[in-house]
Amino acid sequence: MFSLLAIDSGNSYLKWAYFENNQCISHNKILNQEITQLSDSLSSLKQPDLILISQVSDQRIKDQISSFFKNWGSEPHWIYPLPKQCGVTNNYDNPGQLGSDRWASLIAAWHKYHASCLVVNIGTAMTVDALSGDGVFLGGIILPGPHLMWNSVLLNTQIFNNNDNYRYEVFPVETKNALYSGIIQSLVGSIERMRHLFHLHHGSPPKNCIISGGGVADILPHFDFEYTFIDNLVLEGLNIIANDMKITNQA
Ligand SMILES: Nc1ncnc2c1ncn2[C@@H]1O[C@H](COP(=O)(O)OP(=O)(O)OP(=O)(O)O)[C@@H](O)[C@H]1O
Ligand SMILES: CC(C)(CO)[C@@H](O)C(=O)NCCC(=O)O
Repeated sequence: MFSLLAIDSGNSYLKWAYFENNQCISHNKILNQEITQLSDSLSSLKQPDLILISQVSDQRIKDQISSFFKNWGSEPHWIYPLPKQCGVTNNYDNPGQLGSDRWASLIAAWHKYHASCLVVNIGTAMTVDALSGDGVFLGGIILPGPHLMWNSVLLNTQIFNNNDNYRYEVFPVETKNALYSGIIQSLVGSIERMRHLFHLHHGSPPKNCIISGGGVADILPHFDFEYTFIDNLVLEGLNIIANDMKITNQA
């Protein structure tokens, strides 16, 4: 039996999943501001055979995670995007500059379909990444996620948050609805536009579209194309990387 603790340390939350023989048997998430609760969150777990971490959060969070695992008596592996891994080729000018969360997600998407795919993660930031039918990461875009958009408008204008009762409208006639609907349009619109541009440049739309991340709930009802929702694609990707590392180490 092989056990893996996979960790996705994002800009707002740390998400973890414990896999036994590729089955996720336990998972949880912690706000970065509450990172000191990591030890409570992981306390019921047996020491895994491997700990794999994708980290795009700041150095302070990285230091806290490192010192936690030092106390646990284990050495985690931090993953970094490579020029090629698990069948995916990384087209970034500097492959190491790509976020490790995007890399793990692309690997998970390729492993699932072995076909072209738009890989969307909606978290603190939203990313829309294009994967070709032969496993090449063509490139992708980064934009603020819903929470960040909302807060930055409130912070930089005189719009005052005195009403939590807002909803999506096609032609909003109230301030909060206008802001909320604008955020939805911009997020959904950029995914649609990336699909359109993929079609334009590659002769057909991407065969698949995978959506993941903590900010998906508001966005999903507005898609009018087929997609697959995967709860935490980054953690799925880390499990695939772990399997690949096992095979490489056995060879
Ligand atoms: N208090 C909060 N702080 C930040 N985000 C929040 C909060 N409450 C809800 N959210 C939602 O959770 C989402 C964060 O999702 P997720 O956990 O996937 O992000 P993350 O991994 O931290 O971000 P990223 O991957 O972009 O670094 C945000 O888009 C936001 O909509
Ligand atoms: C874009 C985010 C913030 C998404 O979580 C993360 O993947 C990141 O910090 N990436 C590094 C920069 C890049 O991917 O080009």
